[in-house]
Amino acid sequence: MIRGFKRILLKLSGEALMGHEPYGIDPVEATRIAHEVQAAVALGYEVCLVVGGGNIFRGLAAAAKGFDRGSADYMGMLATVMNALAMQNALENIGISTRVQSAIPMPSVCEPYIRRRAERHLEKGRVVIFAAGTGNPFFTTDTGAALRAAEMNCDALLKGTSVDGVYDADPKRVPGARRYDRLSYSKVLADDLKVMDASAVAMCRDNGIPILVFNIREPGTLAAVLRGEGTSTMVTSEEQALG
Ligand SMILES: Nc1ncnc2c1ncn2[C@@H]1O[C@H](COP(=O)(O)OP(=O)(O)OP(=O)(O)O)[C@@H](O)[C@H]1O
Ligand SMILES: O=c1ccn([C@@H]2O[C@H](COP(=O)(O)O)[C@@H](O)[C@H]2O)c(=O)[nH]1
Repeated sequence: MIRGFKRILLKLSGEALMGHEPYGIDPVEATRIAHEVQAAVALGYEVCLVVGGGNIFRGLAAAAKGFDRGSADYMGMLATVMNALAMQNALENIGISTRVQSAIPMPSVCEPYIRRRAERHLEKGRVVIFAAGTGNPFFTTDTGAALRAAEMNCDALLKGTSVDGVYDADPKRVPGARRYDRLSYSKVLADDLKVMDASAVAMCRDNGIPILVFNIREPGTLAAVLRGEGTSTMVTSEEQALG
């Protein structure tokens, strides 16, 4: 276990659920990711999960095509609820107990977000999946993840995405971009490194929550990162990044 870490929040990009498909949810990939989460639970971590919605709907992209931004963002949040239910299904199929809590109440579908209730679920060893981001348009699930990580007193936010860390430029666009092992929140913000939203980075900085960025598509990486191995980038305060 990474020294001092007990409770983590894992943020998965929605696109991770697509697997090799161009859109939507690939059940085989959801099951593979569920096994990754199972490995984290087996290491003794309490796990909070937030899934993005980019495999189904992104508000900003829809707004660019003429949708009203507020409505588009609510559609995006509903997409994250679908992904949360897919991950709940995949996890429960392999014997992991879960609860889904949505920031937009929909009592026939899942629990509403109640912080103290989520706390009890975690204490009982359940994986709590937080759906619908912050519940507000003009945000993203990165910020929702940072918010829930702060509320649930998580020791770290792990962002599982399609790149293996934070680079000095977008590695998908800039050949030769260089990956950082460690860097500070202020460097991410000052250099406008877009691996994560600035509001999410600022929230982690203000609450002293380390961010670890790793490639969720690479099997075994989540457990490796949690053991202090594997390829990732850790974002912390300046003092911690230097030390
Ligand atoms: N400096 C950088 N370092 C690393 N990745 C970067 C950087 N700048 C941009 N990126 C891009 O950020 C993306 C990571 O964000 P991700 O795809 O996880 O988005 P998301 O909005 O969190 O998820 P979703 O798929 O649900 O929309 C990577 O695909 C990567 O290409
Ligand atoms: O707090 C939030 C979180 C999300 N949204 C909308 O959902 C989509 C999908 O989330 P990603 O973080 O992009 O995966 C996002 O594009 C927003 O439209 C939101 O409005 N508020």
